[in-house]
Amino acid sequence: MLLQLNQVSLSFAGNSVLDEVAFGVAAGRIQSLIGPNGAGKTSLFNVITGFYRPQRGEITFDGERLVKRKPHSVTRLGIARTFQNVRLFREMSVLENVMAGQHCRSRAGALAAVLRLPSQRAEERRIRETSLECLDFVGLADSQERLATNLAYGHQRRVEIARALATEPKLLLLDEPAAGLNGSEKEALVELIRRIRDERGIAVLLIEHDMSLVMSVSEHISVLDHGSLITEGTPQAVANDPRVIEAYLGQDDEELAL
Ligand SMILES: Nc1ncnc2c1ncn2[C@@H]1O[C@H](COP(=O)(O)OP(=O)(O)OP(=O)(O)O)[C@@H](O)[C@H]1O
Repeated sequence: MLLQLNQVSLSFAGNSVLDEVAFGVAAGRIQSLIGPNGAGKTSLFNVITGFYRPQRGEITFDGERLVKRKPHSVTRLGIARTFQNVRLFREMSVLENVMAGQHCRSRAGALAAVLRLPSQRAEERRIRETSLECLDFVGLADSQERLATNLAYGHQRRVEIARALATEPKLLLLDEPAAGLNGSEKEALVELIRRIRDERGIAVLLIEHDMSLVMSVSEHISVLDHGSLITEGTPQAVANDPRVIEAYLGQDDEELAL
């Protein structure tokens, strides 16, 4: 497994949020993490990426231990993420937003940046080229000079994905990437997720409530309920699992539409 969690537990003020979660993502796989509201999905992302520190358990990624690492260190190891709500710098251009994601890969160092040494200028050129290439990959090269805040919402989400790709990840975590998108934007998102894996070899783990999207794009689905992993497997197996149906009882109809 590229990413492996073993018996990871997290609680806040005595309230259990994740309970001995054992969970893996294979290299190059498109996988979804689903579960009712409040199941602990985003918390699991936060634990993986170093935003939350679990009380117990082990997390390894590509042979390295993740627990106790800071978020930027996790990014440098090769895990990138997008957030549930769009988090772009509103007053910066689209290209600058993507470039901002790459400081974790910067090699020249702070002193070189202050002195504007040649090594720093070469670095900037490299960051700009990588960013442009990632914008091109998500279909937004033409919008590079626009202010991020002036883009349509669906395009802002793509800028976030470009920014994550620019960190050159081996694993991309997407938190509800289809939220707020219309039908054709969702189709384009599915195509983009497939290209990210097929053309770049990046494993993708997504949290998503849109079940038809989850069923069409995932090769493997893991189901979380009340902080525990209740089942996992192929889309077909998960859709027919009574434990999953039960977990979703009481949720709104859209979420039941497995
Ligand atoms: N920083 C925090 N402090 C206290 N409680 C938290 C914190 N972060 C998450 N929780 C709690 O953990 C539980 C799981 O929340 P989480 O956001 O991980 O669920 P989720 O499955 O992502 O839900 P949704 O699908 O609604 O986004 C919730 O009860 C939430 O209140």
